[in-house]
Amino acid sequence: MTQTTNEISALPPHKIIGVAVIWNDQGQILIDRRRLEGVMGGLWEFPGGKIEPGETVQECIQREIYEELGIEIEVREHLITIDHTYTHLRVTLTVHQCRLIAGIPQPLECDEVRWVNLDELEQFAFPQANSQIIEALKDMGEMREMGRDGEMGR
Ligand SMILES: Nc1nc2c([nH]c(=O)n2[C@H]2C[C@H](O)[C@@H](COP(=O)(O)OP(=O)(O)OP(=O)(O)O)O2)c(=O)[nH]1
Ligand SMILES: [Mg+2]
Repeated sequence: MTQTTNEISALPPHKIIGVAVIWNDQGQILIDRRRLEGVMGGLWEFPGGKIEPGETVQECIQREIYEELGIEIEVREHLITIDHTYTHLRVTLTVHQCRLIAGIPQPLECDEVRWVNLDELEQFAFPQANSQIIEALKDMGEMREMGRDGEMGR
C-alpha cells in the first residue's frame, strides 16, 4: 500500500468566499485579473476572499476589498450564492452588491484592475463559477429596465 487512508478519503478543499460586485457612480463594475502564477492564474474575477472565523460575509467583503484594492466600499444587498466544484477545489461564493465610497482601486494583490460596463463582461475570461454571477447581474439589469419602462407609462 502506497496510499494512506487519509489520502484515499480526502475531499477536495472547500473554500468559503465573500465576493464583491462593486459599482461606481458611472454604473461600471470593478473586476481584477488574478496573478498569473496562482490558481486560475490570469483569469478575471470579482474581488473577494476567504471568510475568517467569527466574521460575517459583509465584514469579510469589506476587509478583503480594503486589503486587495485599498478602497472603501458599502456592502449592500445579497446577489447570489454559488456552490461550484472545480477539479481539485470546491468553492462557495457569497456575492453581494457593493458601492464604491472612497479611493482609487490599486492592484495590490492582483495583476490588473478595471472598471467595465455590464455588457462588456463577456469579453473577459472568468472562472467557470462566474457565469452564474454574470447571468444574475444581467437579469437584474433587465428587471431594472422594465421598471424604468413602467415608470414611463409604457
Ligand atoms: N474572489 C473571487 N474568487 C473566485 C471567483 N470565482 C471563483 O471561482 N473564485 C475562486 C477562486 C479561488 O479559488 C477562490 C478565492 O479564494 P482566494 O482569492 O481567497 O484565494 P486564492 O485561491 O486566490 O489564494 P489563497 O489565498 O488560498 O492562497 O474562489 C470570483 O469571482 N472572485
Ligand atoms: Mg482573493
